[in-house]
Amino acid sequence: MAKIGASLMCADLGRLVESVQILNQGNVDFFHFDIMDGIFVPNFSMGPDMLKRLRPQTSKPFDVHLMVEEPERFIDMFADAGADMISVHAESKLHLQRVLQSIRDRNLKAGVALNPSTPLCMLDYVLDSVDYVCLMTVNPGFAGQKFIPSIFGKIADLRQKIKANNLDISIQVDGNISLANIPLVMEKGADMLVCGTSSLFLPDVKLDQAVADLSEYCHK
Ligand SMILES: O=C(CO)[C@@H](O)[C@H](O)COP(=O)(O)O
Repeated sequence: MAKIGASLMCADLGRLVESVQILNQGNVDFFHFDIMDGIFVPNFSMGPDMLKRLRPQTSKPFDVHLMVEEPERFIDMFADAGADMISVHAESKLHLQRVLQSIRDRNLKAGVALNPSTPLCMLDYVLDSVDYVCLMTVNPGFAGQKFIPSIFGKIADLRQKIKANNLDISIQVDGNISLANIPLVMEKGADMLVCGTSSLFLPDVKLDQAVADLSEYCHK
């Protein structure tokens, strides 16, 4: 069983409210917002006003993925905008434990995101401050990329590490989470799936049908 997250940067941005309404009625478990600053990743996407605008449409959790160079500057901004959970990149400029604690101090779930090449040992001394780890399965910043196969093993290694330390930490995977990849990422231990152009926002499948199809794969 894994939770389905809708990656809203991949939605039809011209019909965002309608898309969120459809997803809210479907079996989506959380909404994922990619926040970029053009520096940590060479792209731009969404901002706090989008969360504020969409917050009245759903009570499902808003998951904010900060792909920014200096995440400490933005925790309060996104907490105030309606986030329920925030992940920060271990590779960004930050004092990791302090930022995680500041997210929890706002009564939000705290996540660490790791780029594909970043080793799991980056988590070693902060695991007790973490609610979820977002393992990037592509290099962050752009939709429509290919899954990096070595991350299957990384998911399994992280699941093992969490078990060995008797912790309650979710493993989120993000990037090319297609119907073909979902069974294996779940088998390896992922329990939160960020679904974008590969499985949810498809050109030839209606959104409500895509959610129903995903639910068949993930909610069992
Ligand atoms: O963060 C990203 C990409 O950096 C994701 O949140 C997108 O969701 C990608 O979805 P796909 O197009 O790979 O399915």
